[in-house]
Order: sequence, then structure tokens, then C-alpha cells
Amino acid sequence: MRLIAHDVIVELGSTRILDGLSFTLKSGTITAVRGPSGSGKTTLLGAIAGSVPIESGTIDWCDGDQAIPVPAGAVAWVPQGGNALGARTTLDNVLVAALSTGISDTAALRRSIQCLQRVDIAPRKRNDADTLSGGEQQRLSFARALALDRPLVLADEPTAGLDRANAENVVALLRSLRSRSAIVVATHDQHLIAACDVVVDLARGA
Ligand SMILES: Nc1ncnc2c1ncn2[C@@H]1O[C@H](COP(=O)(O)OP(=O)(O)OP(=O)(O)O)[C@@H](O)[C@H]1O
Repeated sequence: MRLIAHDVIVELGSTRILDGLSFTLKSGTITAVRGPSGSGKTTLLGAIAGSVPIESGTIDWCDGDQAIPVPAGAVAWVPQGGNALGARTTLDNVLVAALSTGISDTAALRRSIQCLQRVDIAPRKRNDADTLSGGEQQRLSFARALALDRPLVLADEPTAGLDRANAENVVALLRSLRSRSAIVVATHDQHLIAACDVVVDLARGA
């Protein structure tokens, strides 16, 4: 799978946020989108995911000879600061994602436990998500993304606010996901950038 962006322009209100971006992402790679605060990193992830409308240009999902708009069902989004339902258990949070893929209840439970083990928070599975630490919540977001099992993973500042050990865990997790997905991270973190295969530099949306 390749994702090809050509001359992408995004305007929000009267401001041009992305100004003619072109790049290619490939399955099996981790791409870092790097740039100063306000340069448009989150906006770019949103444009790829389809949640931010594009003024002009194209973002195509290419599988074999076919080029189509990025299917909503292809994207797993790991938002900055996590996306847990705080008053539900850690397991429920992952289960919701697993069940949304259409697998059976039994398979969803099995997959959810595996995903929690993979991010090393299975011992907290019965605890409400809002009792998890910041690092654990970040890992829970990844567990949800893993449970969705999608070919494109978009992670917004996945190591922000984490100590070095937790940030290293996230980097290891991203690298292990790489074999099955294309991964894009918006980040300022030099350690994470060093672990990526491709770096897209953004400055004032270009
Ligand atoms: N809905 C909106 N309407 C107008 N401007 C917006 C809107 N959303 C974002 N912006 C502006 O677009 C620019 C890019 O924002 P974006 O969040 O993509 O930057 P970023 O590089 O991810 O920043 P950070 O590193 O601080 O998270 C910023 O100047 C922001 O204020």
C-alpha cells in the first residue's frame, strides 16, 4: 500500500494551513512529520484521515493499480493525550475497538487481552481508564489502535509528556507495528524522529 499526497492545500477559516504538500507514504515505514508548534502537523494528520477537508490537491490510497480516497476504515488514530472513555475499564476501552471490526465476542475478547499484553497494561484491565497514569493512557490508545488492526496508523505526539522509559516503550511499539501498517507520527521528539524511516519537515504549512 502507498499513500500519495499531491499538492495538498488546506485552509481553515481564512488561513492557509497546508500550502501545496506532496509526499508518499509506504506500508512498512514510519514517517515523522516534524515542525514547530503551529506548523500544521495535526492538520496534516487530519487531512490524511479525512477529518480535515482539503481545499485542493489529492491524497490517494494506492493498492496495486487502484488509487482511491483514503477509506475511513483504513485509519487508526492515536490522538495526543489519549482517547480513553475514562469511566469504563481499560479492557472495555479496547473491547469497543475490537468489536467494531466485526469479529465475534470471543475473538474480540481474545484480541483485546493480547493488545493489552502487547502494550504491557494487561494487569490494569479491570481498572477504570481514568485511574491510569499518563504513560499508561498513551499505551491504552495504542492498544485500541492495535485492536482496530488497520493498515494506516496516525499518532499525534505519541511520546509527549512521557518520561524517557515510557517514550522508549512507545518507540518500540511503533517499530513492532511497522511490519503490518504505514505509520505517521507528528512529533517534536528527537529520539522518536531518529527511529523513523522518513522525515517530512513542515514549516508554515509547506
Ligand atoms: N479550526 C481552525 N481554524 C483556524 N485555524 C486553525 C484551526 N485549527 C488549527 N488552526 C491553526 O492552524 C495552525 C496549525 O495547527 P496544527 O494544530 O496543525 O499545528 P501543529 O503543528 O500540530 O501544532 P502543535 O505542535 O502545537 O500541536 C495553527 O496556527 C492553528 O492555530
